[in-house]
Amino acid sequence: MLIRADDLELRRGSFTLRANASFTEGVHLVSGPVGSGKSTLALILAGLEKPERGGLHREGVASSLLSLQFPEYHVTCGTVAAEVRSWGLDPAEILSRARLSGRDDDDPLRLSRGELKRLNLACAFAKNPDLLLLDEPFSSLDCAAKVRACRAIEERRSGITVIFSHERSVLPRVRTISEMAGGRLVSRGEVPGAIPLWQSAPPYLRYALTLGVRPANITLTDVREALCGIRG
Ligand SMILES: Nc1ncnc2c1ncn2[C@@H]1O[C@H](COP(=O)(O)OP(=O)(O)OP(=O)(O)O)[C@@H](O)[C@H]1O
Repeated sequence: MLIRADDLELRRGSFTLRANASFTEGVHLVSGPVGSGKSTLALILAGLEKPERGGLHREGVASSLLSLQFPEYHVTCGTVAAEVRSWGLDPAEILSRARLSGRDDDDPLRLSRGELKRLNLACAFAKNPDLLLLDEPFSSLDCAAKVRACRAIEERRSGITVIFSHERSVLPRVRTISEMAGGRLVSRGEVPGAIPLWQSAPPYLRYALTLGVRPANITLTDVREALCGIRG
């Protein structure tokens, strides 16, 4: 399974996105600050924006899904239960997973942003597409919900998962790291080799690196384990 972006170029006002990238099975992080082009790239990879130059190549990807940064953009129905059914999913199961049991008849747009994000992510993970593109999956979530979202990402047993995020506190284990810099997507390679090259790495990772610690992956748990290693 593969999705490859060949010499993509797209202009948006004064901003120009350029990307060469290849994502195979596993979890990939596309990191970068606000306004650096992550959502634009996610839209292109989902086939929802057409680049002015370059092309997309897919191999073995039968289904794909983009979870948008703003969950209200997904809403098409007047109740939470109808919304879940519009995804072809069972409301009771999804509402339980999203910790929204009993909210079947609520208007989705009256849920809090975080509640609606939980609902959207529960639907996206339940669909289990070959290619899952997650644009800022942790935004609006509290810490406990971020941790559960990380677990759901790590529990995907197959397929390609690409996370586009500026999150710098709660992250899942990933296979590769890329980052947006000056409108260009730069690959830092596979983890753990990519970690010291990651310019916008979270402070806890940077701290570990200054101590000479080399975590196996990017989560706080990995850093803690690496620190325990050097301290015996
Ligand atoms: N439709 C558009 N028209 C004009 N400019 C746009 C459009 N879409 C995006 N941009 C600009 O392109 C740049 C990249 O935006 P994008 O939303 O891709 O960044 P991002 O990294 O996803 O940001 P965030 O972290 O806030 O989600 C920004 O400067 C934005 O203003």
